[in-house]
Amino acid sequence: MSSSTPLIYSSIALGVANHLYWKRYERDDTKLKTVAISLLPQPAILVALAQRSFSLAPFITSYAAFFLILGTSIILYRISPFHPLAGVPGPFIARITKLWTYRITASGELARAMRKLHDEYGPVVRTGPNEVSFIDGDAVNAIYGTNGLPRGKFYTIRTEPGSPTNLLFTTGQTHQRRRTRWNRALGTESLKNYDDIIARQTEELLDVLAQDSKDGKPIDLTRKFQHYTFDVMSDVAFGRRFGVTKSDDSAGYVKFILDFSESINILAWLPWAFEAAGLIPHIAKVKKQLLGFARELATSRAQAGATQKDIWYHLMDEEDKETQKPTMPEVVADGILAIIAGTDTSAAAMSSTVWFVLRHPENYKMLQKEINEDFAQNPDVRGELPYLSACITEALRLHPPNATGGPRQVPRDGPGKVILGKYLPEGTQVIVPPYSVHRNPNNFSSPTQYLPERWLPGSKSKFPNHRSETFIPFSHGAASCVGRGLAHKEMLALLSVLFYKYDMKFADGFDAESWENTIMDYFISPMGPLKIVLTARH
Ligand code: HEM
Repeated sequence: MSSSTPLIYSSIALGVANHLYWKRYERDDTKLKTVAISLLPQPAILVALAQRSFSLAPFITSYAAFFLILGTSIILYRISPFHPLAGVPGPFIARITKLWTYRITASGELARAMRKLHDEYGPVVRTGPNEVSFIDGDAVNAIYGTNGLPRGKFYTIRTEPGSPTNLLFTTGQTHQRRRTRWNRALGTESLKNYDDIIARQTEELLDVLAQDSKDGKPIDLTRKFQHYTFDVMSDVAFGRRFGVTKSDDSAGYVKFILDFSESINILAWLPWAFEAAGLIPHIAKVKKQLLGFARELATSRAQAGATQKDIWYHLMDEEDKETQKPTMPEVVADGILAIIAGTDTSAAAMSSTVWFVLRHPENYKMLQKEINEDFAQNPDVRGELPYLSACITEALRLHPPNATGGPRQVPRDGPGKVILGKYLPEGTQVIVPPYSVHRNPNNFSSPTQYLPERWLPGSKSKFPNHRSETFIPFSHGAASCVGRGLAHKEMLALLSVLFYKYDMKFADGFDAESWENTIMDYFISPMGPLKIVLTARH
């Protein structure tokens, strides 16, 4: 027996003992730091107790044996029949580590990858050691409905002690309290106050398009839509006009917001990586820049006072409705959320709508007919436009901008939860990915085809499967999108006039066929340029 054998055995025993003890926190990311701090010194202490004179080799041996056996023990447990999710089918590697999805997530392919997994393994898939994805229609209400699951680590990991948190990262009563103000800010009555802003920004974009489309020059409509939605949102949220539509975002505001959201959301799928990334100076710097931007917006809005009833007006309770006043830092965080949540999403939905309509001449014809008649009736006020609404809705079904959706988590302090007959232990992360749910044939007939008429009255007989409650691009339940009404309004306003004023076609040389593969899924959905040639119709 070599002199290091007792040390190796002790390190192995210590590794196993640690796993048996810390296993209870397997699904508790709040304990990540505690566990790391506790583990790190243990092999060193073991060597120090056993060793009389100092030498490096025993330390290396002890650390290697300790972490090797700890890792092996974790893996064996996760793939064993004793793990509570052992009965849920899924790729073998997903049982061991969530790290396997990192490359997929970072490449923006998550939504498409999730669909492949469901095609292969069925409606319930284990997508990580402690993560399950559902695409069955009944899962939507079971997970997002009244007795469903709250948001969890995907969101809470982003909150920092002492820093303001936005609505998206809150749960329970705090969420409810803050959501009441948001509901006021984006309810039917308030939406009327935003009509002028939407009309002004629509005019501004039309001027730019008229200029840029001269001589048949192709235009990247996605980029133009992002500028439009950013300008609408910064005005609606803070009464601030950046004019990025006119300047073509020369100062890079939109780019900054999109880049920030992208990188932060990739990391949120791996809480420990998120923690570690906080130590990277670049990430810390960008986070600081965003806060600085938000504070600057807030300060100028606060100085200007209530000149319009914008989102800030309601979130700050400038109309004095409440006894418990909102705090400035939380309203700053919520204000910037409005811009982030409302910029990429609506722009993505409009891009997809144009792309689908242009690829389906029969839909294009019907749409132009509806819009022509509507403008002929009254050039200044839009009617209901049910066909355009159906075209947008169908685009949102096939290309939901938040394609994998916001995960939920079984509460860590409870007994676990049974969802559709599957027991999920406390702390399990649960996904209901809209991209896959919308393409499930049990939820929608001919699910991969673009058929706007499925959303029109009287279409039931043609579409035997039409579970509209499984249409979840805005999520579902108490924490679903509060900006849905505003998004609908601005999309209808812009697209109706765009289809009325211009004939649109894909630019020569533009690969329309594969454009949809450029749509990435980073919780937001950045996409490649949508190159369109506009020809004035009137
Ligand atoms: C087509 C456009 C849009 C889509 C597809 C969309 C989608 C979503 C989704 C899926 C969620 C839930 C996310 C989660 O649970 O993690 C959400 C939440 C939210 N959205 Fe939207 N959104 C859109 C437009 C907007 C607009 C224009 C605003 C304007 C302010 C907005 C503000 C918000 C806010 C504040 C939340 C958080 C709600 C809460 O936590 O209670 N969204 N959105």
